[in-house]
Amino acid sequence: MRIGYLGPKATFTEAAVAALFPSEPRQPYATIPDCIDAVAAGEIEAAVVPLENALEGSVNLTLDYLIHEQPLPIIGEIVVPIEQHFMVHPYYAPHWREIKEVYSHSHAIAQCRKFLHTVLKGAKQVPTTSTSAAAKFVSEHPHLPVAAIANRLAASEYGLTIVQENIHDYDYNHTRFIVVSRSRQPLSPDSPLYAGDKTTIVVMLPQDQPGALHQVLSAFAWRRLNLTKIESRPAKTGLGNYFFIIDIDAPMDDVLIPGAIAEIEALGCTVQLLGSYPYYFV
Ligand SMILES: O=C(O)C(=O)Cc1ccccc1
Repeated sequence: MRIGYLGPKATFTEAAVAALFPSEPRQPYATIPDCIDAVAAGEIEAAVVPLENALEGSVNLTLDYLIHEQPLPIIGEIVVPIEQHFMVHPYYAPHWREIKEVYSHSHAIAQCRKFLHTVLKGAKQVPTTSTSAAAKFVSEHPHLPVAAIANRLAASEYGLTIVQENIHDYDYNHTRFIVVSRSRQPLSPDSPLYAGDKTTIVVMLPQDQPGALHQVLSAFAWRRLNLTKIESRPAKTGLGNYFFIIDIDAPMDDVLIPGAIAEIEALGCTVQLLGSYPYYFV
């Protein structure tokens, strides 16, 4: 199975692919939508993209693209610990405090706010499509006063020098990556990294119905279905219109989750199943 991922080489996403699919061929794509489109077009069998970071929250681009543009099923999830390092071209290593621009993925920049605010106050922060795209850019501009925030793999892949290690603001820094595919077949739980199963649904509430969200939640509560995430995102149909992404800490079964979904639909909600899939921890 060929696995697409947010590239170029040495992103955190590639580290997630390496952990989950150590012996499958991999194919980098420049952006998250490119990864998802390549799966939809049948160029690759599956893709791994970032979904949520413990410090910064959801990767809205992934959520919105899956919900609005290219509704592919989620067939697995992997949670990876994230360490952010500050790296420069070796030429700049002795005077890295003079750096004027810091490049990285917006989530990585957000994970290192305290470092940037204190140690590199005033440096311009420039978002890139991925952390390794930032590292690659820095390696290609040895005489510019620029730095990247990326992982250790990117430093060695692009020949950069790490001048400050572990610059993320909080120790508990993990990211959830999802595996999307055209086939609904979930990944096998037969892995030492396997940690459980979950089900993700998207719920659109009926307009102006008092207590609708309360009733949705009670459909799970009285069935003792544990929810691990509920998040609203704009429906993009007007201010005040949202849908809710709900993670249920259980695999799809024949009774409980179908019963909850039927109850929610009877309230006038529309429900979309994004997937029921195993999750893994590195
Ligand atoms: O840019 C990367 O390396 C990614 O894989 C996306 C990302 C960015 C920041 C933290 C985790 C994943």
